[in-house]
Amino acid sequence: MRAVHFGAGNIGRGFIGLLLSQAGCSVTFVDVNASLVALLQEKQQYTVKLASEQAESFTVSGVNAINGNDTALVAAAIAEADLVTTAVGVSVLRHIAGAIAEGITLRLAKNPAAAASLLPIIACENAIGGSTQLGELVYSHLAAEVKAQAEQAIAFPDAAVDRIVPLQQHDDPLQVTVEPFYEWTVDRSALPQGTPEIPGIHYVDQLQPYIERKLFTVNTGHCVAAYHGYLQGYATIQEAMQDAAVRSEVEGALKETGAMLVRTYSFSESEHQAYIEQILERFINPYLTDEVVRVGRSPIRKLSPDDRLVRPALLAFELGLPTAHLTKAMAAALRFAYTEDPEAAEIQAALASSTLSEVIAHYTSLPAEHPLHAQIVEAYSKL
Ligand SMILES: NC(=O)c1ccc[n+]([C@@H]2O[C@H](COP(=O)([O-])OP(=O)(O)OC[C@H]3O[C@@H](n4cnc5c(N)ncnc54)[C@H](O)[C@@H]3O)[C@@H](O)[C@H]2O)c1
Ligand SMILES: O=P(O)(O)OC[C@@H](O)[C@@H](O)[C@H](O)[C@H](O)CO
Repeated sequence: MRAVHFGAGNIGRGFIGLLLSQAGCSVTFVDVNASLVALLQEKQQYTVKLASEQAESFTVSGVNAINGNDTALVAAAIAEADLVTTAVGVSVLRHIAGAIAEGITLRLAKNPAAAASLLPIIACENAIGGSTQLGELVYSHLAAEVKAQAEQAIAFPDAAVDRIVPLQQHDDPLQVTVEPFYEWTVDRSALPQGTPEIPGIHYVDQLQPYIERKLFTVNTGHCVAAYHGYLQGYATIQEAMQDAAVRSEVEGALKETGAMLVRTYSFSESEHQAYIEQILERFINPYLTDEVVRVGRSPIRKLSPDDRLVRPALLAFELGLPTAHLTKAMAAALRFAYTEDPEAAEIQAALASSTLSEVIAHYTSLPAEHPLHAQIVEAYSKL
């Protein structure tokens, strides 16, 4: 199988590329980082190391890379691929949609029969409905007659991906250290019948419980640790989690999202508690060094209404469940003044020129009269 993967970054090399290669796919990365692309083209392989006592390592070989700015080459690769995946960041999807549309157009011109052109395109981003969003962006670039053909042949199954891959600092720039845990869940119901399943991917008929459980537990807990850890002056999640006050904020927020998830999806309470405890163990993995500024990156995205803080808080609020730790974490996100993060800088500039209430309403979409809005204002003043 030929896989084209957009984003040869941490999760791209450390998880998706590794798993696809182990499943027997030949992987072609597409990236806009010219030196990374050149190195992958030269070496055609890289090493993935596990952050564990045994420190197992894997060589991912037979890989290739294309510069994402070379749209014609990218389109040609998509025309011949059996699978397309992405891990570029959800806000970057709109920048790759045009090249994907060009690839689909070329593919369908070569093989107009849907059966010969079947292609799953899976966005492996931390977002609800990432592939669906990508599909809408791609369709906006397709000509009307190609859209009709594409509807029969091209699938955009949503997915949840879970593996902590921190920022990397190795002599070998292609090497990636990853945590041992991984989970890649894909919505089977969006795939045409008979689509071959890839070993290592967990296919489910309904993705919503899986993506919400992952995003509102792993990623909610993670950003709570990052924002409170940052305020306490810690550099890494591992250090922040040693602080009893930070850990208690994380546990409190996960209790709030957990109560909402258990009620919404009828999860077993004890199984969900075990899931939370496994995640807390992953956060404190002593073999990982995961910077709070990576985990807290893009606070505008993280404060947006469908993301890991506001959405679970709103769902919990609607069920009459507590939300104090979640709204406190939103307040901490507003105080994430890391100047190298453009979104953090934008929020700080907004706070300097507008009222707190205007800023909260703008970034969270929670209007001033919403009770959660008042909770954020109160928490902000106490931080
Ligand atoms: N790192 C993790 O622990 C982790 C885990 C699960 C999911 N994710 C998600 O995976 C995605 C990527 O995260 P990451 O940590 O690997 O980030 P990263 O910055 O390490 O990798 C992103 C890569 O995308 C490339 N890129 C940017 N614009 C591009 C474009 N237009 N075309 C092609 N490539 C482009 C960048 O050059 C970079 O190499 C994000 O959505 C993130 O939320 C990350
Ligand atoms: O990638 P983000 O910015 O959405 O979130 C930061 C981390 O929480 C995230 O990358 C986790 O490490 C990952 O989602 C674990 O599966």
